[in-house]
Amino acid sequence: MNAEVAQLGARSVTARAYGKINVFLSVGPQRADGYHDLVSVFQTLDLAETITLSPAAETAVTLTGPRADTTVPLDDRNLAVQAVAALSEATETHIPVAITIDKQVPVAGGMGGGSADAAAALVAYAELIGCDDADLLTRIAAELGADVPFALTGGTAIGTGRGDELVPVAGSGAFHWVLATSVASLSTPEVYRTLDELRRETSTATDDTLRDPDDVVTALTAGDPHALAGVLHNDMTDAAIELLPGIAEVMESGRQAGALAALVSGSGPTVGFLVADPTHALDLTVLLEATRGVRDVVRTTAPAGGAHLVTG
Ligand SMILES: C[C@@](CO)(OP(=O)(O)O)[C@H](O)COP(=O)(O)OP(=O)(O)OC[C@H]1O[C@@H](n2ccc(N)nc2=O)[C@H](O)[C@@H]1O
Ligand SMILES: Nc1ncnc2c1ncn2[C@@H]1O[C@H](COP(=O)(O)OP(=O)(O)O)[C@@H](O)[C@H]1O
Repeated sequence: MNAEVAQLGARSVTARAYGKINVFLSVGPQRADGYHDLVSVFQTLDLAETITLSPAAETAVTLTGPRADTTVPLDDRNLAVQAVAALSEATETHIPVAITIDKQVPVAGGMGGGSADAAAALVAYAELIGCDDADLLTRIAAELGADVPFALTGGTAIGTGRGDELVPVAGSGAFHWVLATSVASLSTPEVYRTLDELRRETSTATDDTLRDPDDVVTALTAGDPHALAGVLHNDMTDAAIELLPGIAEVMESGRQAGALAALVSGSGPTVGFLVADPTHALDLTVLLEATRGVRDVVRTTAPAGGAHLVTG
């Protein structure tokens, strides 16, 4: 054990961050750097990733919880490991940590679980080393991934640029979602690529003009699920369905079962169903659990908070 680790003793730090849903996602043309300009309206979901860092002889990752998935890399491709490495380099504090991730957010489902892990790891490592430079955390978050800054701040926000230039939205109330995760997963870059291809090949595909999120913001501000249901939007829907046609059937099943609206979550394949209240959510859960292609069904609410320390 090195001197810095010995000095920290057995102290471990726990932080939490949340998955997200894009209630509005308008995708522009691909830029020279390979990214797409976006207008995204995000809300965090009350599905938490909990990360504990403990000083150790060397950095290692352990995955626990209901969505501990064998496809998540445990080496330096893991976003929590990358977050610790980036902050450790920026602050010149090289303290190896054992990282435990309690996974509640389905992996590769378009719900930002990896981004939440990165945000929680940043907050936990900052506490461990006594760093209170919020601007540094925000800067590193944007380097780790386009969605990491939102996982850090949480709540409700409009994201532009790559999705990482955030303006908070003063939403009200809580929206009830039923999420149908898929037996399959989708790669985010592949869905973006497919969207570009569809736009090149199909005149019926959404064009690449960025749309205005005003109606969505109005519905969120009013806390009105019926109004929100009418204006939910995701430009990635057709591309996700092109790669995984079963998504369309899952969406239709939920609509027929009385969901207010169906929405592909980010790049998919998770489908979110907006419902009016918890009773409605329970009824829909029963039906979706029996739907082909659905892995599991999760009831949750939005918005949740940003990344924060867990004490006690
Ligand atoms: C689609 C969205 C919607 O919120 O979320 P997910 O469905 O993945 O959760 C995001 O744009 C995903 O953000 P994130 O997963 O952080 O992206 P990154 O790791 O930075 O980038 C992965 C890859 O996605 C593509 N990408 C991402 C963001 C963006 N604005 N334009 C892009 O083209 C690029 O091909 C990039 O190489
Ligand atoms: N801590 C992590 N949790 C989940 N996935 C991770 C993590 N670190 C790296 N990844 C990689 O990122 C990919 C996308 O994961 P995730 O964030 O769950 O989904 P999405 O980008 O669809 O929201 C995974 O397939 C995995 O290979």
